[in-house]
Parts: sequence; structure tokens; C-alpha cells
Amino acid sequence: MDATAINDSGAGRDAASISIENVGKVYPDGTVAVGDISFEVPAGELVVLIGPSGSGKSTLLRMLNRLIEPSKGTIRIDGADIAAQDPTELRRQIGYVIQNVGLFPHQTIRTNVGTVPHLLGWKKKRIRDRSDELLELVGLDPTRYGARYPHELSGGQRQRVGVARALAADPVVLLMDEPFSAVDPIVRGRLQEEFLRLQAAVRKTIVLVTHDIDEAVRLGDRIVVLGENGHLLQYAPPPELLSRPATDAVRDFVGADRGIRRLTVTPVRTAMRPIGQDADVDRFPTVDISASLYDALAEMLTADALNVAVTEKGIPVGTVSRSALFEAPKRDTVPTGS
Ligand SMILES: Nc1ncnc2c1ncn2[C@@H]1O[C@H](COP(=O)(O)OP(=O)(O)OP(=O)(O)O)[C@@H](O)[C@H]1O
Repeated sequence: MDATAINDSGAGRDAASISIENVGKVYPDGTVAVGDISFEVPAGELVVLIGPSGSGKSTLLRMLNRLIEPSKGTIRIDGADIAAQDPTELRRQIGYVIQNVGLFPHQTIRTNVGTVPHLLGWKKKRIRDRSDELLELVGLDPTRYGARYPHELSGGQRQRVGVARALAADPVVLLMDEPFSAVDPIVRGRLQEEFLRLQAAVRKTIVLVTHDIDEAVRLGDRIVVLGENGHLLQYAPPPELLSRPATDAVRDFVGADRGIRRLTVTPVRTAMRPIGQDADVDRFPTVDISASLYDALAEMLTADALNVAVTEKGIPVGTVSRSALFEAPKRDTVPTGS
């Protein structure tokens, strides 16, 4: 199924590029929330904003759909200055997913997903078809869940509905503010993995805020690290960020996280599963059995792959998926695997 197949014009819309040029935000009380920031988000890429609490991540994100107006600078979406656009019109082109989703409690799941198409004046049947298509895409059977209310779903299911709703009108940009942080770590891992598959299918331009460096590395094509007073400390793809942090502050921030450090010291075999379940193993990037989970992750990110094949003396002996990297138990508790 092609999630971009139905929209206003009847054809899938392309993802848009975003250009952020010397953008800053000073709140009326004098707080500098975002310094002087410039970077480009290529169309179809997922960029993660990460940084300590108060470093301006949400402020920056919300300037992209004009929920907050910048104090200076220019933001362009596909070359067009958003300051010149009607904010309501702009927001209908931009999906927005927030922590705890913000579903309407007294509306059914199907109605929630159809919110923006409804505002755009789509016909009833078209809204329903689109809502059901999106629910299926995020892994919720519409016949089972479509008529339920938000409180009748689990936290993880509600989060998926939030993503479906944000995609319903085929936005050119998707903004996500800590979309997976309200669910427990296991559900979060599953949602992240599903989300990567979804993104591979729909290829939206996505800007996602997180506190979690694991999540940033796992999901991001590129990562923006923000520091004090909303300064941009580094903008780089995950392997570069991890291997060549631009400043001590970035090194501390990235290195302070146990998850990434753990990957560098855990052998790849701990997350390996036997070969045979993956028909495409020949096309996976490869790492040697002596490699670490971090090496496996670097290979996946470089090849834009969700799996690696593990080889011993050049022969594939197993595979590791991206989600397994983050679920692998500590090395001490793991059998040798072969
Ligand atoms: N309306 C406001 N008025 C004044 N200061 C504000 C306002 N909103 C946010 N701030 C301040 O701006 C700075 C950046 O806030 P922002 O919410 O963008 O940070 P963040 O990186 O998203 O933080 P967190 O990770 O804690 O959510 C903080 O110092 C915050 O206190």
C-alpha cells in the first residue's frame, strides 16, 4: 500500500526541504531560547533535535509551524518563506505529533485520524477510506479499533493513532516532539522500529525532538545537538557525531549516555539470531563476528539498512536487526551465541 497515494490533488505529494537561516528566539522576559541557528533539512530526511533540558528544542520545532514566531531569521519550506504564509494554512501542510498525542477524548479513533482531512473539506467516504488506510499502515486494524475511543487503547496504540493522524492529509513535513517518550522502553523500541519502516515507505521530511541519544541515533539521518542558550553545537549524521564529536560539550552529552557506550563494549553475537529467517541476507551489509554492536550500528546507518549479516571467516552465520541492538542484554548475562 502506498500511504501517499491519496491526497487533495489525487497524487502523492513530495516531501519538502526545510531551510533554517540565522533563526533565533528571545522570549519577552529576555530568555534566549534559541541562539542564531542555521541548517538545512533535505527533503525526505529525518532530522533529530537533541540537547539538554531547556536548550530550545521545542521552541525551534514550534517555530517551524509558527506556533512560536522567531525573533529573527528566516525559515523556508521548499524555498518559500513561512513568515509570508497564513499560519493556519501552513499548519495543515505540516503534521504535528506531541508527547501523549493529544487525541480528542470524545471522538472515535477514526474521527481523530480524519481531523485534518475534515478541516480540508474532504468528502465523508474519502476521509473514512483515508483514515482506515492510515490505521492499517500504523498496524491498527480499522475494523477493530476505528470505532473505539482513545481511552480504550493502550499508550503505544494511542501513539500510533497520533502518527496516523499527523500523516492523514499527506503533509509535506512532519514535526514530532518526544513522540515515543510516554510509553515504556519495550513498547518504545517497537514503535521506533515500526516508525522506521513507516518512514521508509512514506519518506516524509521529519524533524523530531528527543532527550534520548539512543533514539536519536536509531532514527535520525542527521542529528542537531543543541547546547546552552539554544546554540547549535553540531549537525551531523549519527556515525560522525559519535566518532567525531565537535566539542567537549557534545562528547560529554553523547558519551554520558550509557546506551551508546554499552553498544561499543558489547559483542555483536549477543544480539544475533540464526540465519534462515531472512531471505535477503545476501543484500545486508556485513560485520565480522568479532565486531561490537556499535560497529553493527555504524554499518546499518552507513548502508541505510535495518539489518546486518554477521560473518565468520567471511561466511554469514547470523543476522542482527537495528531493534535487537538496543534490546540486547548486557554482555555478562549472554551465552556465547553460536
Ligand atoms: N513562553 C516562554 N517564556 C519564557 N521563557 C520560555 C518560554 N517557553 C520556554 N521558555 C524558556 O526557553 C528555553 C527553551 O525552552 P524549550 O522548551 O524550547 O527547551 P527544550 O530543549 O525543549 O526543553 P525540554 O527538553 O525540557 O523540553 C528554556 O529556558 C525555557 O525556560
